[in-house]
Parts: sequence; structure tokens; C-alpha cells
Amino acid sequence: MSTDSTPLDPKTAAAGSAVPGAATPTAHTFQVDLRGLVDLLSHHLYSSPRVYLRELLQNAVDAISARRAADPSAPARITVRADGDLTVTDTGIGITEADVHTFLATIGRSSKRTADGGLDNSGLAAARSDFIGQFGIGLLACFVVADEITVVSRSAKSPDAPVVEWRGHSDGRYTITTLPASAKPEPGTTVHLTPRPDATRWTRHDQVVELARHYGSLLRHEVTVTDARGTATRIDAPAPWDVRHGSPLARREALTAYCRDTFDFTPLDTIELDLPLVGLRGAAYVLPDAAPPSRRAGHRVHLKGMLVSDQADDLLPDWAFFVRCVVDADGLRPTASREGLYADETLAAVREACGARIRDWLTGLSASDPALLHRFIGVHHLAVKALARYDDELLRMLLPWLPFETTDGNVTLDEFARAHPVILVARTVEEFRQVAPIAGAAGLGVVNGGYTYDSDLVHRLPEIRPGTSVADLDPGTVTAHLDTVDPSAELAAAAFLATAREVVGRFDCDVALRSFHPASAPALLLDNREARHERTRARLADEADGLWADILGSLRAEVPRAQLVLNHLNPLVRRAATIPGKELAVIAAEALYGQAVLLTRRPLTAGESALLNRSFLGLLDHAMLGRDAADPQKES
Ligand SMILES: Nc1ncnc2c1ncn2[C@@H]1O[C@H](COP(=O)(O)OP(=O)(O)OP(=O)(O)O)[C@@H](O)[C@H]1O
Repeated sequence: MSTDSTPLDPKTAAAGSAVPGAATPTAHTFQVDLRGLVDLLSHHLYSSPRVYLRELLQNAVDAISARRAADPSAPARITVRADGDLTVTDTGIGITEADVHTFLATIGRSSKRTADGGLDNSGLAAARSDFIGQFGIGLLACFVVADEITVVSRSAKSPDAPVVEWRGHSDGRYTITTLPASAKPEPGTTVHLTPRPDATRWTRHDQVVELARHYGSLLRHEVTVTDARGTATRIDAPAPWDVRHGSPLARREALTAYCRDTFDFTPLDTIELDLPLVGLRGAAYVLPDAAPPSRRAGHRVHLKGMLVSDQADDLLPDWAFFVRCVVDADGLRPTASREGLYADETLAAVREACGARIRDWLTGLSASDPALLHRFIGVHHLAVKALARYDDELLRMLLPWLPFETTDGNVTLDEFARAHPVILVARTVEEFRQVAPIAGAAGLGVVNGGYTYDSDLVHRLPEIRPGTSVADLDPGTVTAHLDTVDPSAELAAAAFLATAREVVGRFDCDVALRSFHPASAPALLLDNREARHERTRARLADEADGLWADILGSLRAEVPRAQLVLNHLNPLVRRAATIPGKELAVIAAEALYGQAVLLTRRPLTAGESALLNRSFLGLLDHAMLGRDAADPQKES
């Protein structure tokens, strides 16, 4: 094989030389080290040597398409013979000696497009969209498994042209021989290769059958693989969506069976895809188990029947992670590796149209099959929530079905709104966990907004259900709903409360005494993430100087304080409130604050860790002092 580039014209090059007195440039042509190129393809472009068979099948398909464009009644057969060596024979358009010189002798040149990348209306090419190949490198994939490729071809376009044999070698040498007509009585092409000793597994009969099925099961031509004894195995089978079935149920069952065979799962439901504009047909299978949104379902994409990718992840919008598709399309384009889809406008349009189809299925389900919708939401509510955030109609339609974690348990927002005139939203899971039991006991309705999408969705409720009211949960709201204690109790605890305010004031925290259930909870720390960030920003502004202090200072809002609410119903708090000595009161206040911080399950600051440490050791010391005092032996 040679490379093909236009050598520089010495005259033009000299005229373009800007340096006076410079020597006239000499023109050269790049040489290509074919072994290096094959190495590049095999290790970096193609995922595995097995793609060699895909490239051969694809060339055969393209050749048949080209022949049938002129003669629709031409035979359309691809026969693969795997008997140690491998031959692929097609009844396609074939090539003449001139074609060989033009297309097989130059890497990167393809009969399926013109040299300038456009469409070639002559010869083999009718339009690029008719063919899968276009890059002119596919045949090189054979060098990944063999050192020599032989192509014997007879042209259907020029039946009188002699049969031509091209023998290409992986070091770049090739020969061309013309053969008598008897060497190939019918038009078409046979490609033959003998595997290298380290690649014999790829041309073994069983392996070839498996590969041919993998890539070619949906090909629209007859494809067979024969073994050394001539036994033929049929590879192609009609796509289940193309088969006519006796009833919708039979069709449904056939599509489900195809999913089981192809993906190894039984779908929750099947959504048929049919986009005539891009010649796309197929099925989107709803996964029976929840899939994390981050895990993209690998879709199987066939182009003109040929499998391009079984891991395509850009066929559907991101939110549709609850389905896995198998499609066959005419209008999409493969990348050069043929293992992915070319990201062009057509792909974007396909993505949008498939997304719309899946969304329609979802919205239609509430009317057509509520039980299925229930099961679907049970498994995929995260996906639905992701989708509903940007889709009012869907949100309106599916809101009655979506579960949220609330102080009344797992309920829908509609139910919850009926029971609570104001829905409060806890912004983090920790906040919810900590406040929910207390807020619930005080009759407040709180939704856990800490899960992905939930806070956004709950806040949109008043748009969807006018008359409902939603507010963020803030410490003030909760404290306002906790019972105040009577003034005498407040007075009796005044000294302890003053000490506690001193102790926790360092953490931008106030102290209040209230009565709330459960009585077993001694203290509650009301705080939220934004308030914590605000405090951190304020502290940094104080510590920073110059420009940063100004910037941080200008961002600074009024610093919100956390609130430590002590529970007067709790016996320990009652006893702490009457501690006479200041030293023990400090330790008790530190311990109550430390325990309340731990219950929030948020990370501790360095100051809080030190406080916990101090109070723990202080309590231990105090406990041992008490023991010593009670031990008569120690006294003597
Ligand atoms: N079975 C075949 N029948 C007729 N012509 C063929 C056949 N196989 C290969 N050719 C010719 O050889 C050329 C080069 O083939 P090759 O597979 O390298 O590239 P391609 O199919 O054009 O593009 P791609 O790299 O995208 O596959 C083709 O453009 C075609 O003209």
C-alpha cells in the first residue's frame, strides 16, 4: 500500500519562502509505516481484535447495498467460511482493477465518499447515507489478526472486466493479478485471510459464529457461517419489531423475549421506538431494578442492521437512566472506531425524540395502567423526580404518585398537604433526622428535603397545587412551636442558663429552655448548613486582611446563630439547672452541647472536639471524686 498526498510544488514553496537567500525547499511525501498504523488501530482505535469480522461483514453489506441500488433484484448473500482460515464472500457490487488501484491501494480512501469528503455519485457510491463505511481504513482491521489479506473480486458494474486479485501484506506491500473469469463466475467479492499463529482463536468456527451473531444478527441480508465440513449456521434473524404478530400480546411477548436474550433481564415494560425520519426502530426496555443515575445504561445501537455499539450512552437524555434500548437506525453515523456514535445534530435530534417517546409512555401510564405506574415509581422514583423538576406537565401528572419522606412517614405530597397547612422542608438529611421527631411531636409537618431533587420538588408544590404553602425549616419556627417553661422554672435555672450561654456563645450559639417531647432528649441543637457556612465566612472575613477581608465582608449577611434548646422535661436537664457550683455547671453545659452536636451527625469543628474532650474528662474526674468521697478506706 502507498500513501497518497499531494507533494508540495517546489515553485510555490520557493515563492512562499520569506527568507531571502534561503535554499529552495525540496518536496517529499509522507511515508506510512503500516505495521505502526495497524498497531495503533488494534491497540487504540479498536477495543478488540474481534472487530476484524465486523469490518468484513460491513464491507460486504455496503457492497450489496451498492449493487442493489442499481439492481434491486440482485442477490444479497454473505457467506463466511471458518475452517481455520477465514473467507467472507458477498454478492455485492465487486470491484475492477481500476477500483483496486484507487481504493485498496490508498489508506484512508474510500469509494463511499469523494476525496474531499463529499458524496460520490458515481460508481460504488450512491450516497454516504447508504453505507456504513466511509473512512477507508476498515480493511486494515484484518491485519490485526492476519499478515496477509487476499481480495478476489468480480465487478457487477463491468461484467466483462477481468476478475481481479489483490494481495495485501501487513508490511505495506501488495500485488494485483488479473484472473480468468472462471476464478469467480458470479459478481461479488471474496476476502480471504490466514490468521497469525497468535490469532487463530479469532477465526475458529465457534468463535466466528459468536462474533457474527454479535455484530450481524440484525443484518437485513442472508448471512451464514459454514464450517470445514460445509455445515451452515444462519446468523441473521428479523428484528422483533419488524415481525408481524398475531396480536398485541404476542408482539409484546416477542419483544420481552428479545430483551431476555439480549440483555438478560425481564423488563418492567417495553416502549417501542419508531422514528421514520431517521429510519430508527427499536425498543426501550424499562429496567426491573433501580439503577443509580450515575450508571449509564449501555444501549445496543445497530446501523443498517450492523451492531455499532452495545455500550452507547448518548442515545437517550441523561434522565432516562431507567431504560435500556436496542435500536436499528439508518440515519446515524458511526465514529471511525465504529464503536460509538458520531455526535452530530442527527444524534441530538434522535436523543430528543426518543426522550419524548419515553416521557409520553410515562405520562400515559397513569391513565392506562396505574398498577404498573405504581410499580415503576416504586423502583424508579429518583428518575421520575429528576425528570419532573423541569417538566411541569409531568410533575402535575405524577405528583400524586411520588413518595416523600416526612414526619408522617413515607407519603405523597398531596396527602401531606391535606394534613399540614404549611409544609416545612428540612434542607439536609441530618437536619430532618434530628428535628423530625421533635417537630412531629409538636404537630409540625416536615419533609426531608435532603435527598436529591426533593427540596426542589416540594418548593414547586404551590405552583402545581395553588393554596398550599411551603417554607424552609428554620430554627426559629421549631422553637416557636416548643412549649415555654413557666417563669419560676426559668428563674430557678437562670444561673445555669447564663453559664451555658457563656460556654456555647463561643460557637455562635444561643441557649433556650423549653419543654418538648420526647422527654428522653436532653437537648436539641437547631442549626442548618447555610447558617454554618455564613458563620465560617464571617470568621474568615475577621481573620483575613486586605482585599479578601473586603470581599468576604461584602458577602457577609447577618450572622445567623444556632440554638441549643434544653428540654425541661428531661430529668438530667432539671438537675443540671440547679447545680450550685460553677465548675460542674460548665462541664454539664459543655456535655449537653457536645451531645447535641453529635446528634446532628455533622462533622465537628476543632473547637467542638476540644470541648467534648474536656467535658468527658471533666465528667470522669467528677465521677471519680464522688466515688473517692464515698469510699471510707480512701478517707483513712
Ligand atoms: N467486499 C467488498 N466489495 C466491494 N468493495 C470493497 C469490499 N471491501 C472493500 N471494498 C473497497 O475497498 C475500500 C476500502 O475498504 P475499507 O473497509 O478499508 O474502507 P471503507 O469501508 O470505505 O471505510 P471504513 O474505514 O469506514 O470501513 C472500500 O471503500 C471499497 O471500495
